[in-house]
Amino acid sequence: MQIPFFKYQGTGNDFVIIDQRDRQYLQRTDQEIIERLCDRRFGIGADGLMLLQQKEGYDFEMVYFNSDGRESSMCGNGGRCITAFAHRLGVFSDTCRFWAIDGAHDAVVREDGWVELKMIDVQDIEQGSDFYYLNTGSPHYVTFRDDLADLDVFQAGRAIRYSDRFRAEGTNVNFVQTQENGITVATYERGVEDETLSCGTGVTAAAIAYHLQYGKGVDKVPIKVKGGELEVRFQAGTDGFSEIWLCGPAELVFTGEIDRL
Ligand SMILES: N[C@@H](CCC[C@H](N)C(=O)O)C(=O)O
Repeated sequence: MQIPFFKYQGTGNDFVIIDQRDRQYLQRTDQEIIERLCDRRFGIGADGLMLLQQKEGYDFEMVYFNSDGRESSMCGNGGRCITAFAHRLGVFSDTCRFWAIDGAHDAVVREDGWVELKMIDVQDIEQGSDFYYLNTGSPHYVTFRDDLADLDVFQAGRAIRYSDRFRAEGTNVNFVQTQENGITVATYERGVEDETLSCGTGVTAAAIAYHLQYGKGVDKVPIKVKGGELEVRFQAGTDGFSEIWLCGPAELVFTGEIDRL
């Protein structure tokens, strides 16, 4: 059985996407197969894999797996990439509403190719002595540093992700440095268990933490990651953050066929 696949990347966070609207090639429990497809030596190679499925009342459903093969919580860059893919397939013309594990998402494909994705509202934010911990669809530990260029993101991120508090459930870890206009973010991702070049829910969490720490009044944050540039907009209110939009490029890298599962 040959299975068509599409490889997308959003600021260097890369994904295999399979169109399952008419035919179910993969089950949500196919952990070993998905892990192999994401393997950079024995498979196609990706930070994650997504299934595009039909969902009543929505333009489509996004089902997301980390590269460890496990279905996980929301992926912001994945959401932007699957929106670009659905747009290419002609599922919608310029705006869509899709279903993901954290609920409904609106998205817009701009004429310049950037994809804007509406994220869930954020209310509960823990503030520690040197960190913020919040859920933007996925859980994120955010900490500010002034040595990002020299930081070993893998070692420092892994130490927090496997600390007693987070060992069982895991967390994503974001290191943030302020710059003249906005922030630079580096992320260690759970489920990939490595540094990735970008993380959409991570930069969203970092932009909110930046607002809380430094930038009251700021509602649009330009962000640099190792794989490119993004922007996060939001409205900050007394009961939290709403109208949160994650914006950035999402590109088709190549298409192919999987010969055997
Ligand atoms: N790359 C993602 C986040 C994917 C989920 C994360 N690894 C987790 O399991 O929490 C993004 O762009 O948001």
